Amino acid sequence: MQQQVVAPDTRPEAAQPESPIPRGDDVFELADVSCSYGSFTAVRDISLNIPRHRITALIGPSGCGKSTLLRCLNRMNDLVPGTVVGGTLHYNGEDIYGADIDPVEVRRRIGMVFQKPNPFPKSIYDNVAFGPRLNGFRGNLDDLVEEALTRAALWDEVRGKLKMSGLALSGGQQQRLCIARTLAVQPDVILMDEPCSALDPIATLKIEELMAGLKDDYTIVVVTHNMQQAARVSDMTAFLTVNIDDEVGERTGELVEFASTNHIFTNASDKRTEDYITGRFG
Ligand SMILES: Nc1ncnc2c1ncn2[C@@H]1O[C@H](COP(=O)(O)OP(=O)(O)OP(=O)(O)O)[C@@H](O)[C@H]1O
Repeated sequence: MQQQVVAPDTRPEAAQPESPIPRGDDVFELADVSCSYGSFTAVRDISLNIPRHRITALIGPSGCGKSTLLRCLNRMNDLVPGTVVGGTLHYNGEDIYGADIDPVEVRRRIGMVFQKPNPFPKSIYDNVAFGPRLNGFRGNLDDLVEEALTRAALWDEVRGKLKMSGLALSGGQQQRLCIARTLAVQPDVILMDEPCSALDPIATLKIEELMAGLKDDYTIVVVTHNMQQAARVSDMTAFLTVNIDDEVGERTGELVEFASTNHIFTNASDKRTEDYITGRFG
């Protein structure tokens, strides 16, 4: 892979590489977060703050725990039996693993879009209306569906065929439908786990443009294997790696560096980050 060349970034937080992490308005504050599946620790000691109305990318080699960490953010890992999350993870100042927190409400406020588009085998309309109906939405559902599809940049393509099955759409359209479905329950954060890896370059570009438009109103955290995509879409980047303990044969994901994307791609502080983004490793 060629060395990444990223245009200089003029955003205020990126202009100060010596203090690259914007302070203040953070949606998530993670302190020493770990996640184990049974006796296997997949990620350990992750401490970072994720800023509001920014796109944060999680990058790193296969198996370093990017998806695991992403799923910790909305308690999706609760659905995997035997999973234990340690450390503290605050969302808007609240411990989302606290005893009085409802994980279903957490997942409503922190939505998720998966690698493979996964519309329900229902009409386009019913896909988007599904979550609001489940939540007992009492407003104008037609307006809500139109708004979600518009925000997901799909309305113009489907406005005349809302009764058609969501499964009849192209892959890129299906992924935008899944984004509309997520937006329809009015979340605060959108987690995206390699949302473009099953899409062609044109559909990928559409999703990237859509992400850029959404960050005015939402915080986005995206896992990606695509370095160009991380450099193009994200404001902040966390680089994780796998620490291999030869004695016990364990491979645990650890955070190497978290900074503005501009800093990570032009002036990484850690050689492991630079080696990864320039393709010398991973
Ligand atoms: N449900 C699970 N049960 C047991 N181990 C799991 C589970 N999910 C993930 N793991 C393990 O946790 C580690 C981290 O996996 P994870 O999928 O989070 O990594 P990743 O960085 O997202 O990988 P990739 O880039 O290949 O998708 C891996 O060793 C994986 O095998």
